[in-house]
Amino acid sequence: MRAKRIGVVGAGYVGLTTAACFAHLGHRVICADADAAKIEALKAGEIGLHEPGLGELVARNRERLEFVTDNASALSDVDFAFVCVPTPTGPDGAADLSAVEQVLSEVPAGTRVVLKSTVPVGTAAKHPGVVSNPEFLREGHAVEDFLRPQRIVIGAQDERQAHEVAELYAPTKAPAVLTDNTSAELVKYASNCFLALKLSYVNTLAELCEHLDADIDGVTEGMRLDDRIGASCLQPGPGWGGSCLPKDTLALLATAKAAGVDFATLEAAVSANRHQPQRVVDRIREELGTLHGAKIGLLGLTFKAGTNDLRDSPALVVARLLAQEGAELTAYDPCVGEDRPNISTRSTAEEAAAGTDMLVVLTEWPEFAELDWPELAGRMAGPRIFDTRNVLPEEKVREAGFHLIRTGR
Ligand SMILES: NC(=O)c1ccc[n+]([C@@H]2O[C@H](COP(=O)([O-])OP(=O)(O)OC[C@H]3O[C@@H](n4cnc5c(N)ncnc54)[C@H](O)[C@@H]3O)[C@@H](O)[C@H]2O)c1
Ligand SMILES: O=c1ccn([C@@H]2O[C@H](COP(=O)(O)OP(=O)(O)O[C@H]3O[C@H](CO)[C@@H](O)[C@H](O)[C@H]3O)[C@@H](O)[C@H]2O)c(=O)[nH]1
Repeated sequence: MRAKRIGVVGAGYVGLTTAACFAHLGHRVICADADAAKIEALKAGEIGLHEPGLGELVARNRERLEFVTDNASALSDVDFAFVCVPTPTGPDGAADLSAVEQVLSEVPAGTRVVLKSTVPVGTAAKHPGVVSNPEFLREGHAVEDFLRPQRIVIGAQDERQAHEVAELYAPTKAPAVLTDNTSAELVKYASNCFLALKLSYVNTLAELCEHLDADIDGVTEGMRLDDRIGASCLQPGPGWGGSCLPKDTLALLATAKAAGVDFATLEAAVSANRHQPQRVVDRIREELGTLHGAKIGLLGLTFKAGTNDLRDSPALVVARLLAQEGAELTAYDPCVGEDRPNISTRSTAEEAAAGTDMLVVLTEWPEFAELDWPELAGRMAGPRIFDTRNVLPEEKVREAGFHLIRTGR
């Protein structure tokens, strides 16, 4: 395919990945962001996100990649203009579309707009000619997911336009689902909400296991071998978080409510999730007797491993609840250097463990499985550890003298 001129508005997780990957595929890309400091940093080669391979991709394709602060440059004189600005939760739970509407209002006549931001069902229908192309990348795997996606979804009123956008993704060899705008928008919410349902289901099963003397890891091992259930999103934890699942579940609930549809399963998934951080805190209190004055070391603060993103992190909710009951908190996270409210951040797990009554693993960073357990135990006031993600090597941890608590057991 002939190289295209592609504009990208928004240089965050989705926008920067889109820009760098299209440049990598041979296109000329102009990427705009309203945040002047971010654009300055990008021009200087600093990407600011912890995304494997993204910095290298930006550096390697720099001659085809331009960073600007004015949206007009990315919206005019381009073959396609991708909109990748945020759609956070608004006051009523529905997505706040102000950034998307702002960018759409700046588009000159004749520009082909491709909407990649996650937008409420029915948004594109209000903007004739816009192509919907929701993004499914996971943080921590952004480049890999963009270049080797499991599917491409494109919604358009005009079939020819849908095919032209699909052609941009031909090198990825992913199956393309071409449909109408409204259905494409719903695929995005339907997928994220399904993952949320699965995760809430497994977290509630873990709670049930604790009451029945069953083992959640054995239960999920038995479930995941069934192809119809699938192996992913069956790992219990302190709740699902991040910049997408929490806001997208609320947005689809708002959409269902406006349509007069009772989406009880999704409501239950959201409410089960709200309860998870408190469940972690209750278990810690049970072990320690009281949280008042308890010294607790947190291992992991980000919403999941592989990212420096703290948006809607369940670990931070657990920390806030512990602090409210008078616990003193230290923490170590490989990607978080600065202190957080009520949390004194240390630069190693050993330093975070020093003098504590208990360690709590809140993020599944692989390096936590490799820690020096005897060394950690030696530094603590009481060698107890709560693994909320069930990722630690049980035997090694127990051999080092730890009292190990796992989720769902
Ligand atoms: N983060 C993910 O993993 C992910 C995955 C799939 C879809 N999405 C969706 O993609 C969209 C973007 O998410 P993100 O995580 O990349 O957001 P982000 O916050 O990382 O980045 C958004 C960028 O847009 C810029 N911006 C905001 N308003 C602007 C405007 N009017 N003009 C120009 N730039 C503007 C911001 O400065 C920011 O740099 C959201 O709708 C989100 O739901 C996110
Ligand atoms: O077995 C699991 C899998 C995930 N999680 C948690 O679930 C949340 C979401 O994880 P993940 O889906 O990997 O995170 P995101 O990077 O936010 O990606 C989701 O949200 C993106 C934004 O819409 C979509 O593009 C992706 O397809 C979708 O997976 C995190 O808190 C994880 O810790 C678990 O507790 N157990």
